[in-house]
Amino acid sequence: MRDAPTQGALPFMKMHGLGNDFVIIDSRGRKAVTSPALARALGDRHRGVGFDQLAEIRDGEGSDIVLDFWNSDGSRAGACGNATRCVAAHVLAETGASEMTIRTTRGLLRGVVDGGQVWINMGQPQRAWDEIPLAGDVDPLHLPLPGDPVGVGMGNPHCVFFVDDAGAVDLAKAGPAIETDPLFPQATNVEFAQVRGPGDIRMRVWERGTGITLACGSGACATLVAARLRGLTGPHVRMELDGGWMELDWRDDGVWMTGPTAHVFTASLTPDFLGAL
Ligand SMILES: N[C@H](CCC[C@H](N)C(=O)O)C(=O)O
Repeated sequence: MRDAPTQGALPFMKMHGLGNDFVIIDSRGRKAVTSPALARALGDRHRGVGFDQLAEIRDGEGSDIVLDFWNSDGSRAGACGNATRCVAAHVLAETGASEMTIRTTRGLLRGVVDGGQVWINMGQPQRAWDEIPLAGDVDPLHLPLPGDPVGVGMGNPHCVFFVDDAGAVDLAKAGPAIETDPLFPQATNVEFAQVRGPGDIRMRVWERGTGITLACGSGACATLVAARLRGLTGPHVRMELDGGWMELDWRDDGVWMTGPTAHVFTASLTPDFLGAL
């Protein structure tokens, strides 16, 4: 077998955090390459690579790195907790540092190695209706929708429902209608959370611009915030998602989260693929 041509090829990493999977392009030291067309083509699981989110690492701007996130429908994701964990784990392993800063459209995030695990501070939640954003001045703690959900922003919008049995929720049926409800002018990610104890939540997610995923880091943060504000849990929880467990801690300086990450492979996009965009 002959090797694929490498000249003009674009290297990328495939990583995942709890089965929330990412294509990560490292553009440090050169021009950024992501675009809606690249996100859609690469996100096609049949003709591209497939991912829940595409992330591009760029040179820092008053930070160690800048990170941009895209969904597979070509839209931008303002935050992606699990891709941030994956990239931080990669960069911290590369540099040997024990902490780093990451600039996203949300602001400056911090990644810290603690007890062999990478923790990310996703910042303080956005709790005002116009920051989430919602379409009008309603109480985010009790959104005017059936099921009495909570609206929370983590740099991207989330709508968190508390349910008796998260496993029984038909995500494909319930998710799309909420995602595009007019209450959310930029659409929303949708979480279904079952509080099993003051430090234990089971959560399943429908993501804006992507659909069902096995985990969502920003959604996990939003779920902890919603549960805490409703008085259902303390500030520190373990959360079981379809892809596994995360640990979250809402501290004075923001919502911190940690969990496993994996680098699956590194490969290159061919000039043919890139030329057809
Ligand atoms: N999987 C990501 C969130 C993607 C959110 C994206 N679907 C949007 O806001 O448009 C996470 O781990 O936080």
